[in-house]
Amino acid sequence: MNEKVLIVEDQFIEANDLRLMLEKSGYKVCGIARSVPQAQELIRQDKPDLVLLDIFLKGRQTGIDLAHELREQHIAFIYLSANSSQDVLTAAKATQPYGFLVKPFRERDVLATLEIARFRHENSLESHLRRETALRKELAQLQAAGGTPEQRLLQAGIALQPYIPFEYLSVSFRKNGAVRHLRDYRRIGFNEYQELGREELSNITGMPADVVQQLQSAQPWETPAIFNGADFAREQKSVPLMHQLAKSFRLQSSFVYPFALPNGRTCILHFYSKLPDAFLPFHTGICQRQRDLLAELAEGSAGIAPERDGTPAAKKAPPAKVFDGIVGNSHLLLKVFDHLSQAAPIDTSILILGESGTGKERIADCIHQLSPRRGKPFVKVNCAALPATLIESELFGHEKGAFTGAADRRIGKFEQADGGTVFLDEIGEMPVELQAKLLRVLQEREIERLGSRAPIKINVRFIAATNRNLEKEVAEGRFRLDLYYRLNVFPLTLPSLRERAEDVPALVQHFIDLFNAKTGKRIQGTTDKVMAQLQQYHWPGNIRELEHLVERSMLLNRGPLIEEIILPGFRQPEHLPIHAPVDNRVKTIHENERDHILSVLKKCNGRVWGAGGAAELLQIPPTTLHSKMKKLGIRKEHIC
Ligand SMILES: Nc1ncnc2c1ncn2[C@@H]1O[C@H](COP(=O)(O)OP(=O)(O)OP(=O)(O)O)[C@@H](O)[C@H]1O
Repeated sequence: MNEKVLIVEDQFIEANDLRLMLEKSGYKVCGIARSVPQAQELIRQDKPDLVLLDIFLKGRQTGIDLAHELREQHIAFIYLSANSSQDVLTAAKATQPYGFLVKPFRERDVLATLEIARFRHENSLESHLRRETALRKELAQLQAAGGTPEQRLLQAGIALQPYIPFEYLSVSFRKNGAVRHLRDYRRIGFNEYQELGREELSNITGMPADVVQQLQSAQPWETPAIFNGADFAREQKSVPLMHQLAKSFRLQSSFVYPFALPNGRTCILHFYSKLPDAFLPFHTGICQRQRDLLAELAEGSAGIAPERDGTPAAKKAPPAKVFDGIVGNSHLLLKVFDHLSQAAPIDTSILILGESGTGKERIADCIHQLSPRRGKPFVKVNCAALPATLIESELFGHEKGAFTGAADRRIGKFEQADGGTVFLDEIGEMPVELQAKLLRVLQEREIERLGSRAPIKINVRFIAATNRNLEKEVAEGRFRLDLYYRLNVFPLTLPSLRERAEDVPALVQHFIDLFNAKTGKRIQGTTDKVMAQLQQYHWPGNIRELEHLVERSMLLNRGPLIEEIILPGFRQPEHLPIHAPVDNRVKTIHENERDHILSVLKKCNGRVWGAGGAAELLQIPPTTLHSKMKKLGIRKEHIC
């Protein structure tokens, strides 16, 4: 092994221990730095492949400062952390390290973490290069496509969106200190942007148009700058336009990228986000590397775009039919779409994380549809619905006579999915013994049917999903670390419904339309009061819970609008009577079924399978019980 590792650690004994451990295993340690400047010098000289990085070092700068530079230079790094505060850990995590090693170091952990970091880094480098090549191609095509300067710059912004996550983009030009503001664009859908001229901004912010113009002419930035969190708040004090935009559009961070054009002007792209820490130094790197093409696109724009009056024009880029059936346009969901559209065409494994009912299966299906594997099988395996004894033959298949009861040969799910995608739902529930076998499949892309020794090559893409905290499962020994990293090449986290309450009205309407079509009802919507309650509710069961509640309410409702939805545990404090009345309304069939299943599960201490399990008592197959539990939103915490 010729991997060069740099250790950045100010405690001599710990650094030396690490050096000995690494050298014994064949790594080449190219140096030990005790401060950031020393590390920078060694990085310049030795170009390490991997850096082990302590957070607190000698001198003013921390390991987190250095991490930004390492990311920019595509050097993998792992933090060496002791007991850090939550704030420090959050800042460290934002730099997207390849792992954390906690002191005191155990040789086994150090070597495994390094190995995983190397693997992940190779994968991410490859996908990173592929993605930037794709971006370059897209920008070059825009140049060739012509169009007005505003159109070209908007399209350039759209092309940058998956790389630089923004919800608002402001474009202006400067020459000899004089600023000409071109346009602002607000993201309102996956590929939809609303163009905002001076008049529209005046209407939205409540400032007279001439004041907007005056504020727009203050664009003081000469070099790229990132304003996250407190920096954003500080910068707003000296740039009032930022303050107005932040207030009107709920923006919390920004990244400004000024770049010189051959005609002597400077184009200023100002990206804003609703997240407090959306921008990182590598975003500057992306713009730098595309600077020639951005300059070509911006050339000729300065000064020639007249200010428009009148109504806002919604700019629509090519339609995004691909996300059909996935309702919502909150910025958190749009971010998921951005990541998804990047990851889908590449054949990497994807790990979808999110609470129960947030749409993980929906998203997995969408990834398959957007990938070159569409048209081939999409095979779902629910790792929680099968007992350990059955899951192996379900996945790998078996030969006739492989075990008692194996009367025929059976093709497993992995083979069935050949050419397509396997969706491993609830991967966190997979028995540990089977995890090793799955890891082998991921690495070798081959399987053996039970009762056979002949390996069979398979060509499948893996998408896994879980609502568990897999890092915690790993720490507690229930999930293999190596499998976690194999699956975690491209993690995609879905927001909970309570984080995107602005999507509730669209989702409610979507489900009303769906059930109208199914039942022949003609319900048009909900009363404002009901909608307000729905938006305030905390949705522990997420979209699935919303779907079921809408369905139930529609069955009970007689008028054109839903006037009442019973939200479990939800009380509006101002309407609470001193003695809450007994709930004497008639329960729906679903509610009765839910209560009955819950009481049986409680009796069996939550056990579904086997003799004395809930499925046996209810006289239904365990798989049916499992899907009923899912449909009715029954989770483990309800049973205990
Ligand atoms: N964005 C969305 N728009 C419309 N319907 C959605 C959306 N997301 C999910 N749904 C619907 O909500 C229900 C739950 O979604 P899904 O089964 O994909 O969730 P999940 O996260 O996989 O749940 P679990 O963790 O319990 O397996 C499904 O009926 C799905 O069609």
